[in-house]
Amino acid sequence: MRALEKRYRTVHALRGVDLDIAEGEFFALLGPNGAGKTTLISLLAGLARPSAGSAAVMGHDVVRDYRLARRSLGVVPQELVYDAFFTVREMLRFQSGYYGLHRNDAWIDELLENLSLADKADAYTRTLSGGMKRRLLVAQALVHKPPVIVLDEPTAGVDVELRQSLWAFIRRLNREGHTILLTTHYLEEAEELCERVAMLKEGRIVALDRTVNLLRREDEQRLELVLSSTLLPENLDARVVGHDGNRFVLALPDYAELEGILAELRRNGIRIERMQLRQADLEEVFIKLVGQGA
Ligand SMILES: Nc1ncnc2c1ncn2[C@@H]1O[C@H](COP(=O)(O)OP(=O)(O)OP(=O)(O)O)[C@@H](O)[C@H]1O
Repeated sequence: MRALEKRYRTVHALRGVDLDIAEGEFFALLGPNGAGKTTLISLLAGLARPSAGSAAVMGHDVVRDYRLARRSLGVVPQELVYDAFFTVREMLRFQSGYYGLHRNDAWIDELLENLSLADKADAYTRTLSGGMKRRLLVAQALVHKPPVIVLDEPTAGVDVELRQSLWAFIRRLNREGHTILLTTHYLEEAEELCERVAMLKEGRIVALDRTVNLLRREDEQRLELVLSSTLLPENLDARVVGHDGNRFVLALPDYAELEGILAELRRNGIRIERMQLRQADLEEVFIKLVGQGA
C-alpha cells in the first residue's frame, strides 16, 4: 500500500497509509472502532476504490489488475451474509465455481473437517448457529486456496474451543506459506499469533513494528493491585494506567519506587489483598499509543 487514501463524502477514512506485508507473514491490524480497518480491507478486496494512492495484492494492483488481485485474496468478512436456500456443501461448490474450480470437493472436505463443519455438510445454511455461520464464512473465503487470507474480526461470537481449532487451522495455512492479515479486537490473540502489528488511528498508522518490539518498547513494569479500597491516595493518581473497582494497575518505571507506593498505601490505611508485578501487555501499549481501549 502506498499513500493509500479513502474519502467517503464527509469522512476521511484513510489518510495516507504506507504498508508492506511480506509473503508468508502473520500480520495484525489493530485499531479502535472507526479507525479504518474495514475500509482498508474493502480497498484490498476491490469492494471500494481508493481516493488516492495505490494497493496491490501479490503484485496485482487492486484497481488496474482487479481480477488477479481479487483471486489472490480470501476475505472473511465481519458481518454474516449467507444464502438460506443452499446447503453448506452446495454453497461451497457454488463459490468454487465462481473461481472456475469445478472439482474442488477434496479441498471442500478438508475445509469442512478443519472447521468442524463436516457433519453439517448437507444442512441448509439457514439452520446453522451463529458460530457455525461464521465458520462457513471462513470456508467460503478459503475455497480457492488464496495465497493471502484476510480475517476481519473472525472470532467474534465463536466459542473458546472453536476459536482454538480455527486458529490451529489458520496457523497451519500460514506455515504452508499463506500470508495472513488479521484484524481483531482481541489483543491477546494478536499478541499470541502475529509476528508484526500495525495500529491504525483515525486513518493513519500510529505504530508499526514486530509484536515483540512493541511490547519491549513498553518495558515499564506494571504493578497490579487489588486493594481494600476503591480509591487510591491522590499522589498515586498519576501512575494509574488501569482501574476497575478495587483493582488498580500502576506504571512502575523503577523497582525502587515500589517501596514508596507501599508506604503511601499503608499511611492511608489501605490494605493490599493481592499484588503482582508483570510486563506491560499489548493492550496497554495499544491504549497508550491509540489513546483508547479496543
Ligand atoms: N460506506 C461508507 N460511507 C461513509 N462512511 C463510511 C463508509 N464506510 C466506512 N465509513 C466511515 O469511515 C470510517 C472508518 O470506518 P471503518 O469501518 O473502516 O473502521 P473500522 O476500523 O473497521 O471500525 P470497526 O472496528 O468498528 O469495524 C468511519 O468513520 C466510518 O463511519
